[in-house]
Amino acid sequence: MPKVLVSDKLSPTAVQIFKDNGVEVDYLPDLGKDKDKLFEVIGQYDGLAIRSATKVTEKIISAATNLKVIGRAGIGVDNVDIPAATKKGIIVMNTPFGNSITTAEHAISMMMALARQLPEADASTRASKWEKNRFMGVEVTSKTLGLIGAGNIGSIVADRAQGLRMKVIAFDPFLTPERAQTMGVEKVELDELLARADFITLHTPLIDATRNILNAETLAKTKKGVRIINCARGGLIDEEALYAALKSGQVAGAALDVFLVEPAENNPLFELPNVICTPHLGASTTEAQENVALQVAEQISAYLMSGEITNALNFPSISAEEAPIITPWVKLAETLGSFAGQLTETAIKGIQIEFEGTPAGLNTKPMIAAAINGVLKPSLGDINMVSAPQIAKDRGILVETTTRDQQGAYEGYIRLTVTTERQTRGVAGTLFVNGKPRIIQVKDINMEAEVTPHMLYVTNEDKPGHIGRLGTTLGALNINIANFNLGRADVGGDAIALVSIDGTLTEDQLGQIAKLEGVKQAKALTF
Ligand SMILES: NC(=O)C1=CN([C@@H]2O[C@H](COP(=O)(O)OP(=O)(O)OC[C@H]3O[C@@H](n4cnc5c(N)ncnc54)[C@H](O)[C@@H]3O)[C@@H](O)[C@H]2O)C=CC1
Ligand SMILES: O=C(O)C(=O)COP(=O)(O)O
Repeated sequence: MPKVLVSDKLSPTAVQIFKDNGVEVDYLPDLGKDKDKLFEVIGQYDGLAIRSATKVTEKIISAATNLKVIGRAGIGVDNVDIPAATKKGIIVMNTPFGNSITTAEHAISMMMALARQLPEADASTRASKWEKNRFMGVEVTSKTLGLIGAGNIGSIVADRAQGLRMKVIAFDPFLTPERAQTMGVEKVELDELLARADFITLHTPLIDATRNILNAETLAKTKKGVRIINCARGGLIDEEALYAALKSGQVAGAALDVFLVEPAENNPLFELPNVICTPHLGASTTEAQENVALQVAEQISAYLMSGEITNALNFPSISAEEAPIITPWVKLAETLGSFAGQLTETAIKGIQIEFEGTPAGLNTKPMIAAAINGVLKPSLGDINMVSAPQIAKDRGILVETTTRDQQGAYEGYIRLTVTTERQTRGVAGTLFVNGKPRIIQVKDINMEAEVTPHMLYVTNEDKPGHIGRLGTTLGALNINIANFNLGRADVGGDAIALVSIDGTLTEDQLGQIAKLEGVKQAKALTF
């Protein structure tokens, strides 16, 4: 039974869902904050469910010897070292919509609180000061709201802000003009947003391109008296520069839910009266926490129990409907890769994958990943479908793919060609009606071979007597032949025998076969 660790606080729904799905679960909501303890125990688990407090660093991943999936009950995954997880073949998934409404509502709440200085007014009233003249606010109606990042959360914020009769402008390099039009927002460049916005709200992931997007230079370009809301990630704003801009009055106020260092304690920004702070509460509503807990537990369980992949950040999704159709083709792609990989003895330069007919109409990404995995596994061993494409890239292996409609006799097939420094070797295969892989071509030689766990691959000159000699030799070695498949290029040209055998061949036995008259290459293959 797979075992999952929940290392951050999650709704009890998650634990129940894991149990209902037959997954063993340890719910230790404070463990994620203790990196040494996490390092110590992570090796026991197949799955890890987290929020933002658990930092899944390269070091933690190095100790995660059984880990197959990390599920983030939420959106931001900047607390997970995704490249390290990918290299180790660990799927990283999030729940991209579960808390977006809630977070957008928090941003709007923060904007309103900032416009009317609610926290300070509340504190003053409770202190019996009744400072009616001190708290003069600003209206948001007719003001310009600048969105930095117009994805899921940004677009909900835009919608709510339009309800408040604000004019919304957005800077997001990936926002299409059509989408901007549907959202009713004006797409602008960053400098224009800075110059025009009365309020700026941030809704991008924390990545290199967005780190410190509001810094001394960009803050200087803002409209004097701008108010800034950050419910995305602390690292998006240079906190020192913001401190200075708040002090100088360039920025009239800031409402911050997130900080560079969290938990934020003794942050200098806390000293300033025109700053409102919440402790990373963006996603903290009953509704959002139910959503993300349920989704992450279902997604992790589905992956561990059936291989279904949803919302993975480092692997293409395979839906529950797609899984039964695509899985045999994924298996075929891996088998073809493995076939070519086992025959390859020198450095691989390129892998070419052609999909014709049925597989061309499916999601080819998992098949591509499986094919690369198949090719590289015989030489690298510690690799899987998740890590294989990245490892190929790191090694400078060029992966090219083509898809086309059915042209030949087969409803669908995959051809995989591996190019090494010495040669180019192609192998093609299709599926039997029962979904089992079948080899239909090797090195441009047509043949028909079922793929079985142990196979002998022999290339030879097409001359009389070869089949007899090979059969006799295998018999003498006490190797039972389950199936004998033959193919040749031209009469007297190159020929291939693909023999299904019961059991394995020793190096010595293989050597005897390789020495037979006319044999050019003999290789034992396992699948
Ligand atoms: N405070 C909290 O509790 C929560 C914070 N978040 C944060 O909010 C972020 C945004 O979430 P979603 O809207 O769901 O993500 P999303 O992926 O739907 O949207 C992000 C948008 O940022 C844009 N973007 C990427 N690079 C950019 C750049 N260089 N400049 C401007 N825009 C850029 C993207 O094109 C995309 O449209 C998350 O990454 C997470 O860090 C999310 C949930 C809760
Ligand atoms: O979903 C996100 O990106 C969040 O920042 C929410 O964080 P949390 O799950 O509340 O620690």
